[in-house]
Amino acid sequence: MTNQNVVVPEATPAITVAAAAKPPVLFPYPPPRGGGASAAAAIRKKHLSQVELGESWTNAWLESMKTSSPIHAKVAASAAAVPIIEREQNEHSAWIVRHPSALSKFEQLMKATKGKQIVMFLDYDGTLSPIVDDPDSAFMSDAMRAAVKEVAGCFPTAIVSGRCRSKLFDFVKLTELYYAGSHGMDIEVRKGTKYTKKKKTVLFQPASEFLPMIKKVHKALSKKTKPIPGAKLENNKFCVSVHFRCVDEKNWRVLLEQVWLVLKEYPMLRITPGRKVLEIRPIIKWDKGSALQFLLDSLGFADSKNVLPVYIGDDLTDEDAFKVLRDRGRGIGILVSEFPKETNASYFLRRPSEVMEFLLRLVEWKRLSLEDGLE
Ligand SMILES: O=P(O)(O)OC[C@H]1O[C@H](O[C@H]2O[C@H](CO)[C@@H](O)[C@H](O)[C@H]2O)[C@H](O)[C@@H](O)[C@@H]1O
Repeated sequence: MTNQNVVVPEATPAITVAAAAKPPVLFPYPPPRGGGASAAAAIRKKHLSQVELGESWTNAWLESMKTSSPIHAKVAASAAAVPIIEREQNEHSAWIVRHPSALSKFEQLMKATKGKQIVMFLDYDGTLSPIVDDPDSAFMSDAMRAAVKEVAGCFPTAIVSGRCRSKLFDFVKLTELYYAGSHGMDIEVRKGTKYTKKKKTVLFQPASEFLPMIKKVHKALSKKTKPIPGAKLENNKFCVSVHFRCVDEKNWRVLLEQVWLVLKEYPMLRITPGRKVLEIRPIIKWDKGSALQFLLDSLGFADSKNVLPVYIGDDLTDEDAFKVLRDRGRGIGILVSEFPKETNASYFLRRPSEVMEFLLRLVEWKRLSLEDGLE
């Protein structure tokens, strides 16, 4: 692997998602009860400080939701002295130098893979299927499914998603893949696949003890968010997704307040932001990056210098996996994005159709190298 494939962004680009990291990712614990105060005073005090806490929490998240929306980023940029078009063009060009297109650099990338075992990691939403308003209708095309199937025939391939594993499988429907659902907290390495000699299917669920808590939170949030038009909850088994894509911006605060009212009782849960979604998940130190490591180990590549993981994803939660690749100094992180974003990935693809093109080129490259006896 050349150094170029593990480029670290040097400066923060224009349309950045950094602001999304600002809100308290770890949910603050409820304040301690007052010592000698009367019960009523203690309750009042607790209530007041929770209201204060709740307000700053809500404000921080509201700000994050706004700044991570491209429309808001453009409005902010237009207030600056340099005309927006010129600014965007300059920033875009600088960003592309740091994160070239994986399609335009395909040949160069493949040279770097020589003699290495590629292992493919694919995110689902926004990577294999286009982003749509209704999460239940985010189907992948038959053409994309066929491309993923071909890739899986050439390389060990895993899907890593925020969705729960069963739903993920319902969408993808390919038995030859490995699946990591709930942001990597629900991993299945099936027995009998082409690449594992495992006699038993391995199931790894590091957050299993949180299952009852997540169920309760989902139930409570369903009730509280029901009156908010457009709000949609998804039970992703070890996490809950609170979708606000279809919520009018004037109701974002109300939505956040309802989330706060439920979550203040659950200090063992945290929130991470996604694309017009708040992902509520256990506080444990486990993410898509950990899932990538776990899958590599399970597939027998724990310390292999000859393995080259390729991870393609579009979301902030995919950054954890990009970071693992960057820290390992080996592997190719590819961000799917129409806009420049702060990222740990080294390359980019604009949209799922480009992801499909990239996958098909990989398959073709593999076929040619087998024909040429290079493998
Ligand atoms: O890790 P991923 O596979 O990218 O899953 C992350 C979340 O993706 C889904 O939500 C996103 O896609 C929806 C359908 O296009 C869209 O409506 C929503 O606004 C996006 O945030 C999924 O519904 C969530 O459960 C996943 O956690």
